[in-house]
Amino acid sequence: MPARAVFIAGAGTEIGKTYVTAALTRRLRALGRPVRTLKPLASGVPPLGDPGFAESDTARLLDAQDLALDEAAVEACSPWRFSAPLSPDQAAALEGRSLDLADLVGWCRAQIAGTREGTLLIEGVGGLMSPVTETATGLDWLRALGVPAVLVSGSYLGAISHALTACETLRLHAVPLLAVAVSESEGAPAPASTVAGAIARHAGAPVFCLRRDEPCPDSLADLI
Ligand SMILES: Nc1ncnc2c1ncn2[C@@H]1O[C@H](COP(=O)(O)OP(=O)(O)OP(=O)(O)O)[C@@H](O)[C@H]1O
Ligand SMILES: C[C@H](N)[C@H](N)CCCCCC(=O)O
Ligand SMILES: [Mg+2]
Repeated sequence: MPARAVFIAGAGTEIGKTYVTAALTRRLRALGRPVRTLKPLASGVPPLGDPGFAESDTARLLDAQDLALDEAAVEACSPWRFSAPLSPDQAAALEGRSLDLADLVGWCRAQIAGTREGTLLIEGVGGLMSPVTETATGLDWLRALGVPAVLVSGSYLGAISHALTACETLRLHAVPLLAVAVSESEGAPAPASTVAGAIARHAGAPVFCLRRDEPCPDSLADLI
């Protein structure tokens, strides 16, 4: 039986997708559950030899899996990497490159089919409808994969509407939403639990809260 794949989508960019994905990976591993975690398409990733590489999503996700930061592991986690911290299509264009949704989807499908057990976590890029290619959004990518999503939200002022707009978009497109994870934003004016409670009243899915530097709750891992 192939692995169960789950797409980690964002209500926006730099709001905690990688934090939550890494925390979930660690929790599943601690529970003895096999997990493989991918960030297939990543922008803002310096070359492997650059000191800044350690801060990249790819490095953080490999670290959560206890994998070495070598060329083979980086390529297996994130085959499409671009240096500029921009939307991936723009970052690709700056390098004279482009990518095709069919290639991205095909690669992800092959990883799902080739992972024989456990869970395959796939982190998206930016927000749910951030562009992934010149013509496709993250939502197109997620729909083409046909896998359920976990939506990550921040707790900054405005996060409630961003999260609920993403939930509604997923519902309109019949993407199963397993859970919403609210990752506490630095300097947020309201407690993350209050933000999570407000999202929970409308989201139509279980909502979990990860305060600053907190690990993944067991109850979230249990849903995956
Ligand atoms: N709950 C948290 N506790 C501590 N730090 C956090 C938490 N959530 C997010 N951060 C930090 O905030 C920053 C942005 O988070 P993260 O990189 O996970 O965002 P992202 O949504 O994955 O961004 P991108 O769109 O670039 O993939 C990172 O430095 C991350 O470690
Ligand atoms: C560089 C950044 N951290 C992400 N990798 C890419 C975010 C793209 C967001 C595009 C958008 O929705 O406007
Ligand atoms: Mg990330």
